[in-house]
Amino acid sequence: MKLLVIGAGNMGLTYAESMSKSTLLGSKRLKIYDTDPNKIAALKKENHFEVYTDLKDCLPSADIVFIAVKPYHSATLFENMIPYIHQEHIVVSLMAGVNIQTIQDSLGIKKVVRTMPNLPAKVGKGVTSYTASKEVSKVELMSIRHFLDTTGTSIHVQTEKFIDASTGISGSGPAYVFYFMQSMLEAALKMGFSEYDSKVLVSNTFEGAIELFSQSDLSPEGWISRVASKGGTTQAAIDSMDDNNVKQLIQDAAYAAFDRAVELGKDS
Ligand SMILES: NC(=O)C1=CN([C@@H]2O[C@H](COP(=O)(O)OP(=O)(O)OC[C@H]3O[C@@H](n4cnc5c(N)ncnc54)[C@H](O)[C@@H]3O)[C@@H](O)[C@H]2O)C=CC1
Ligand SMILES: O=C(O)[C@@H]1CCC=N1
Repeated sequence: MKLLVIGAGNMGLTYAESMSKSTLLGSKRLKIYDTDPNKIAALKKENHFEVYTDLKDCLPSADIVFIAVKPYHSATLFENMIPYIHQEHIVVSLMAGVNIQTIQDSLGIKKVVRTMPNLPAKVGKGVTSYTASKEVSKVELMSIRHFLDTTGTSIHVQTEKFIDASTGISGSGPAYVFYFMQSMLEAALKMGFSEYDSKVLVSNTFEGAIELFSQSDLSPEGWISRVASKGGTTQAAIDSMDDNNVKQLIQDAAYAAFDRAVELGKDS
């Protein structure tokens, strides 16, 4: 099986690195294409992939084409792909907001898988949601899931609405966690801890809480009640967050990302 990744940025390169280790590739090396000369030079130096600067040299012979450019670069890319794309190609999009119908119409093809990955894929802890056009067979979809799973775990969703929704939860979600971390780091610095100690306190608190959560059936709310004593320090913090409506604000933020994904789909 021959894979081509278009766009060697955060997502494309992360996926390329993970998928290149798959046994389904056999002895073939993964192909990667980008338009940025600096990226190309770095990739060639690493000598890890077959690196291309022209679609005509890599697209016709690929079986599955992963697209990981920014949504606003997709229209130009699609135009450039048209001379070399054919009906047997399966296009797997990692782009936020760009609809299956738009990809089918722009490229004149039928087999399209739309996904929503996330950045922890870099450390093999990604979660990808995916859905496919009806022309992608079950066997083809199984192979694609195999490749997605090389970056962590995947969930199949029935409709594109859930791709846009998962953009608001898992796609953009790591940034919400980092936002929370940044706020805690700034509080620790204000309290007088050094940068090093602040980082140790915050990162271990997050890591430890995640580990507790993943090793048990207890809900986050259940864990909160294990930390908080009646009339104690944690309750003071939780009351302050409740008084400030933080839970609602976080939900509003997730919906803002969801809505933006839907909007991007209308623009593309
Ligand atoms: N960064 C993230 O956490 C997530 C990103 N995504 C999606 O992944 C896609 C890529 O995002 P990033 O990797 O963060 O962007 P990035 O900016 O890091 O990478 C994009 C790459 O595409 C290349 N490129 C631009 N136009 C091109 C063209 N016409 N042909 C070939 N290559 C071209 C650029 O040179 C760059 O290397 C986006 O559509 C985004 O919605 C989805 C979920 C999470
Ligand atoms: O911010 C974005 O548009 C992309 C999609 C999800 C995460 N990053």
